[in-house]
This record gives sequence, C-alpha cells and structure tokens, in this order.
Amino acid sequence: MAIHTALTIAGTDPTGGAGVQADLKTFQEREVFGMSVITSVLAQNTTGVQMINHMPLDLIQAQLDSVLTDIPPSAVKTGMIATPEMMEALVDRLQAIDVPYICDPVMIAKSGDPLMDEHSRKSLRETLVPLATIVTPNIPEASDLIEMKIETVADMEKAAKLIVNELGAKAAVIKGGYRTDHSTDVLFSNQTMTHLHADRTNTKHLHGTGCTFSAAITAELAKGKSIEEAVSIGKAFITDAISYTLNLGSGNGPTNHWGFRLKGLPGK
Ligand SMILES: Nc1ncnc2c1ncn2[C@@H]1O[C@H](COP(=O)(O)OP(=O)(O)O)[C@@H](O)[C@H]1O
Ligand SMILES: Cc1ncc(COP(=O)(O)OP(=O)(O)O)c(N)n1
Repeated sequence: MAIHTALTIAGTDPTGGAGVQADLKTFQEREVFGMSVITSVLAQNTTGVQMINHMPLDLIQAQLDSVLTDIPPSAVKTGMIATPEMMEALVDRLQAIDVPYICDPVMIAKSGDPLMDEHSRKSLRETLVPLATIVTPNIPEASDLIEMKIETVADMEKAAKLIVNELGAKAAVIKGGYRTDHSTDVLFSNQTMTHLHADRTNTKHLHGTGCTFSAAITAELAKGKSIEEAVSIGKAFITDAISYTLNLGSGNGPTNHWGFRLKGLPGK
C-alpha cells in the first residue's frame, strides 16, 4: 500500500479548530500521514487570539530539515507565516522540494486578530506565492495580494487570474466564505475558470474553515490527484465540516473534521 504524507508549516491553535491542529486532523481524516513544522505558538480560542510567540528562525529551519531529511512529504502546505524573515528562511527549502505546495496566505483571523506582520504582504507576493501550486486566499487576503477591491464573483475571477498570471502561482482558489449571499469559490487553473458551489450553512461556527479547506486540498494532492479533483474534494470536505456543526466553545466554534464521514446521516 502506498503511504501518502503531507507536511504543514503553520501556527498553532490549542483549541484545535485552526492552524496546525486543524491541518493534522484533516490529513488524518483523508488517510494521509500528517507532519508539522510550527512557526508560531498562539494562545487562541473560539473568542479570539490572546497571545502570540514566534519561533526562532533557526528552530523553524531545523524542524523543516528534521522532516525533509527523514520522511519526504508528498505535498506541503504553509499557513501562518507571520514575518518576512520567516518567509525568507523557508523559501530556499520550499524551492528545492519537488512536490505540490499549497500556500494559504493567512493574514487576519475571522476574530479580527492580525496573524501576519504588516510588512509581510510584499514578501508573501515575492517569496511564497510564485512557488505555489495553489494559493488559497479568502476575499480580504486576495484583495490585499493583488491590491484590488473584490465585491462580485467577476472580481473573484479577475483576482484568481491575476494571482496566476501576474504573481506566478500555478493555480488560485478565491474562497467565498466572506460573502453572505452564497459560498461559491472560484478556481483558476490551466487557464480555465471553475466555480465551486455549495449550500451556505447559517452558522457562526466557522473558526478554521480556511485552514481545513486548504489542508484537505493538500491531502488530495499528496495522493496524486489533479488540482481540479483535489479542490473539488476539499470543497465537499469543508462543506460537511461546516454543516455537521459541533457547537463547541463560547465564541465562533470550530468545524467538524469528521463531518465528511457523516455525509447522508441526520444531524446537520
Ligand atoms: N457559512 C458557510 N457555509 C458553507 N460554506 C462556507 C461558509 N463559510 C465559509 N464557507 C466555505 O469555507 C471555505 C473557507 O472559506 P473562508 O471562510 O472564506 O476562508 P477563511 O477561513 O480563510 O476566511 C470556502 O470553501 C468557503 O466557501
Ligand atoms: C494558527 C492559525 N492559523 C490560521 C488561522 C486562521 O484560520 P482560518 O482557517 O483562516 O480561519 P479563521 O480562524 O480566521 O476563521 C488561525 N486562527 N490560527
């Protein structure tokens, strides 16, 4: 049996809804062996972020070397890479890895807490985005990356095209979670535009949706699926994770990482 492996390089969430913890749970659910490099340790929960401590650059690089010299990942994902220095520290190693690389350009949590240094936007555009097989921004992140206001689906399409054609990523998915009318995402890959539709669940429990979606895509790319197949499975995975809600926490709770296994069962 082929063992597929995936590596997440990201920050932590002790309540398990976002960041490294969400990524590892998602990899496991998709039957991919998960590994992690921690960039920042956060005290956060469903109400917001209480404290952030960034790991020293040499420790980030050492963690990455520990993984790469021993268990090669079949796909790599980055999440919260908070500073330009961290991006610089990762870029050579990511360049040398010849497997799919998913860049989730985490900038601000839904709670409104900033997760990226203000000076990092330019570095993100210049270092990580051009290396990516898929970039997965939400609407504010895409807006920031290409410095354009995004209001309509046509704007989302334009943004996805610019991230590929101007910033150099192979593909881009603009996530529609910030819209209130629908939850359509837009994928631009192989010069083709695809819309991913799903029913919108009326819930406040959306903590970690972006991390979980991009981790599911990463897991499928690790298995050798095409970009289009991986994004389509990722969309089905996050839709069920949201709709089979868990109602945890006093704020905006996490998604249900085993929701996909409950498909077709009552309880939504
Ligand atoms: N209420 C919702 N119902 C259904 N899907 C949603 C809902 N909110 C977000 N999504 C989906 O979750 C995924 C993550 O999107 P989004 O929440 O925009 O990311 P982020 O967490 O990075 O802000 C996307 O596929 C989006 O369409
Ligand atoms: C450590 C860490 N990384 C990323 C996020 C943001 O998660 P995301 O999936 O974009 O969704 P929200 O949590 O913003 O709803 C995070 N909170 N922590």
